[in-house]
Amino acid sequence: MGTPTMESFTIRTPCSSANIGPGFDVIGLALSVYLELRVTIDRSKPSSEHPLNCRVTYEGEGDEPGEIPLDPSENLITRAALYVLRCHDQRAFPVETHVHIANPIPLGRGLGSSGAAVVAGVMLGKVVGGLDHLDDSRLFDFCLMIERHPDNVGAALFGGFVGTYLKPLAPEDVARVEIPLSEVLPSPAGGVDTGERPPEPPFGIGHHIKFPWAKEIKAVAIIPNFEVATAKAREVLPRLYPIQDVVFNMQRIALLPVALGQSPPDPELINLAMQDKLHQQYRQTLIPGLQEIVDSMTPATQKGLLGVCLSGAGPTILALATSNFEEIAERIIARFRKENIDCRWKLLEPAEGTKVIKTQ
Ligand SMILES: Nc1ncnc2c1ncn2[C@@H]1O[C@H](COP(=O)(O)OP(=O)(O)OP(=O)(O)O)[C@@H](O)[C@H]1O
Ligand SMILES: N[C@@H](CCO)C(=O)O
Repeated sequence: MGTPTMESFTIRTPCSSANIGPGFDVIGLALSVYLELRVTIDRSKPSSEHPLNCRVTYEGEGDEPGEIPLDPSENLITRAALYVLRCHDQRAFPVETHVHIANPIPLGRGLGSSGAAVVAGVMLGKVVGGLDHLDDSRLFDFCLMIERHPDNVGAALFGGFVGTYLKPLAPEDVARVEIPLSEVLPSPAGGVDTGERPPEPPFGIGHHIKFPWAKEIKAVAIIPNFEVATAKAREVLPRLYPIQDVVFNMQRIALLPVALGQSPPDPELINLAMQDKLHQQYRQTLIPGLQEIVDSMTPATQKGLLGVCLSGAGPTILALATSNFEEIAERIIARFRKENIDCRWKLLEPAEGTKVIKTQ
């Protein structure tokens, strides 16, 4: 049998909440809002009129004209796919590829929209390139060359509640992962296509371990109506930390995976385990009301609540709870309203990792 002329498949990638309090750049939780890439490849066409043989369409969050680029050489998803393809000597998408992006993940809110886009894009490169030998751990290397903290991409790729870590690399590989992103993922990708291979990721940059998650625990995401770019939220962090703050987080991160895996959950233990001194206090300059929300919302004051933290780089607040979800969300929304910030909220559950579903 020859290659079918029409091929279609869907790539489904969850959103994620990184850090969960003390686990800065380490812990990630995949959650039940899914980015979908609906892909068709029409091999019957002799050539394509679209740049890089790829037509991109988009619906969902940020679908105002110009917000998400539809040029495949500028869109984050297709650039990530091209990075994988070009590392395997394929310069463009197969003729003719259509990628429809359906994205319900709010952009720049701390729910891992860029991590999902990178993971979905890398998976897209694997599938359209017929690169079956790339397993998930190798795809993780490609993701980490693009998004360099492993927590969101680890959760989006592998699913569930994960701890992620980077292994020490050989000196020549250290230099490779420090190659500026502009060289890994030039934008626009087409404009600087010299025909050369981009820098390939070293093997085994990142790893993950899955933690148990108690079935009673749900995640309430309270999503303010403004964006905080992750890059900006990382700039406000100090370069050096007081040793007592580092020890504070280490004590809590040792508790967190155990506390969230125990059934029935222990609210006091979880509340303690979700405290942080490495990122949240610095990010409150970008997120009015953050510190007061984190300090005031406790299981003692709020029935059903287990703990509250900033989701990723924010501004979304993540409340873990077993009941009274709406009441918990409304209380946090009321606090943001005092700052003239409107919010929406979603009740979410842990999600599976990235899946490719063949549709034809
Ligand atoms: N589906 C998508 N398609 C193309 N680009 C996207 C998509 N999703 C996100 N992006 C890009 O990623 C940017 C948001 O990334 P950023 O890292 O600032 O926030 P985030 O990933 O939503 O939050 P966090 O990393 O804190 O969880 C968007 O402004 C957009 O440029
Ligand atoms: N760990 C990252 C997650 C955001 O992408 C941060 O907090 O900056």
